[in-house]
Amino acid sequence: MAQVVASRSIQSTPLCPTSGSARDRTQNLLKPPSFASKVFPLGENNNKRSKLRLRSLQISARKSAPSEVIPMSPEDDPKIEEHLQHLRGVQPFGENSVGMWSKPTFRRKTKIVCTIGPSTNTREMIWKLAEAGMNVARLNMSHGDHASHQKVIDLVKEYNASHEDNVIAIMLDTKGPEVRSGDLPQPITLMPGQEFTFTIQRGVGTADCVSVNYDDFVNDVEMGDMLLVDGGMMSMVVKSKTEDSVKCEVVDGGELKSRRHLNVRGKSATLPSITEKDWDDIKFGVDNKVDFYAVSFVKDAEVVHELKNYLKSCGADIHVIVKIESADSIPNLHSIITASDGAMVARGDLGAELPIEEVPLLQEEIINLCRSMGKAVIVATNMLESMIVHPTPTRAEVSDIAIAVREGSDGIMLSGETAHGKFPLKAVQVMHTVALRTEATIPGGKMPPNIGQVLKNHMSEMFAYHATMMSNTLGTSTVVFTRTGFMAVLLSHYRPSGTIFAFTDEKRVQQRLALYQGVCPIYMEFCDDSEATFRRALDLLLVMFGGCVQ
Ligand SMILES: Nc1ncnc2c1ncn2[C@@H]1O[C@H](COP(=O)(O)OP(=O)(O)OP(=O)(O)O)[C@@H](O)[C@H]1O
Ligand SMILES: CC(=O)C(=O)O
Repeated sequence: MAQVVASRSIQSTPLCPTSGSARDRTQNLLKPPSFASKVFPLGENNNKRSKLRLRSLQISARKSAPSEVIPMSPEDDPKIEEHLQHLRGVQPFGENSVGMWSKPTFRRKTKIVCTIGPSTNTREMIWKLAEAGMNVARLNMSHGDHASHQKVIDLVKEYNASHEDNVIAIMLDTKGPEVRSGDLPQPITLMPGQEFTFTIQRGVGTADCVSVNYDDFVNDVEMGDMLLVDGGMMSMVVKSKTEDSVKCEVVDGGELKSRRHLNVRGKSATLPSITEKDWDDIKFGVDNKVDFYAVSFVKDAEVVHELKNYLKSCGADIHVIVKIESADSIPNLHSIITASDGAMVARGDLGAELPIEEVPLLQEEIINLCRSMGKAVIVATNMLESMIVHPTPTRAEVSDIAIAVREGSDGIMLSGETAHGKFPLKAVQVMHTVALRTEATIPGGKMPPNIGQVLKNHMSEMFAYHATMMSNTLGTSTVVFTRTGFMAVLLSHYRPSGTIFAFTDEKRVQQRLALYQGVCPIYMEFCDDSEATFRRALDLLLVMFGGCVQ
């Protein structure tokens, strides 16, 4: 038997919980006009625990959108039961089913974010990346121009239009107030002990001096500061400065290429988090209806509020992922994440602004914080760095992916590997395989201790919690109907063992849900009659996945 838990928005309809059978009440309550969200695990018919059929009518305490909660059993409907016979999950998720040697489920839960660049910005490569497992396409606005990003956005939209069962979300990553060296005619080799100068004069690129793109650079740095170049690949100590230049001594040498990151250890640039260029790029994102902004160098919650207010003013439904990469963001982590829809552990700049040994600790802390607050979280940078030039990863890189998956990240990100690497498809395949294998060893039902603290009195929270418990106990997938994505996101944060099949009648919601751990978003028009909607959804699952719904 499968349990069905359903809810729908009500206006001011007085309810009469004592009249009629549970099924009658359910049918009445599930009728149009509104059909907010429903959650039900697909389960075993003969499992005794599944006899726990809830028959009571409850009224949701949700303030903004009051909803009725009507647990019911589709067992009463032979047609639904017939469908469920086909859809039962095959894999039990009891204590014995997980561990070192358990069989991986076929559907990966952790989502893969791919940066699109010169190696992958063609139709053929976008298609191949999507088939290999890309879930989110990231556009890095530090590179390229609007025309080149427009081409990628159009290609992803074309892919989505032709592959309804596998949609790719689009994430626009702002350049932010990053400090970069200027263009060089060719790479320069820097040797330890050598003198090297950065100047705020434009267009300088010689063997011992290069421009920097930030006029206050000279004011922000002080003698003795440690300057990290290209995410720490090279380092220099500041020896002296003039009105327009900073003279350094190379500590760790290397090859300096064009437009490399410059960070001062322990300091953030005194620039606003959203620069003029970023606002221009944000408008470009609004015009193109991207799904997410990844906002670089966020230092406080204020900037998130400012962006959200702007998006509201132009009616844009775009979610904001804050990039945690600035030393100044760490004391404000809680308020920044509270204001946002999710966070990215941007380990590149984070490991340059802060001591590198802090990065794994901060990664775990940020993931836990996001999970406890019901926010999405992505781990980024260097995940398969060696695959930019080699066809196989290092063992340390494989372990790094496994750690991010075990820590419960929603997404893991590829940067140079897919943007300009030699083996972009292999990198995605490795990420897919490692994530899938690791997920098979994660016991179901493990939740962060403080999950639910934010919404603890919220009826939806209880739905998500109990649906997850049932799904884990019965070894089933979960089906949720959602117009806004809210319920699917909530379920995702409980990390049920089985897949969350999220049916939505909003294409934008389907696309956005592509980022969330364990969620398989499916677009479907809802019927006026809710049971017909159930049936349509189950039919669709059968067509899409046959008997392998887990
Ligand atoms: N749209 C693009 N056009 C051209 N080159 C790109 C594009 N996107 C990325 N790249 C290239 O791929 C490299 C790796 O991409 P990535 O997104 O990691 O950028 P990054 O500049 O290294 O770091 P950050 O993510 O901090 O901006 C870039 O340094 C750049 O050389
Ligand atoms: C992704 C990014 O911006 C970083 O790691 O710094």
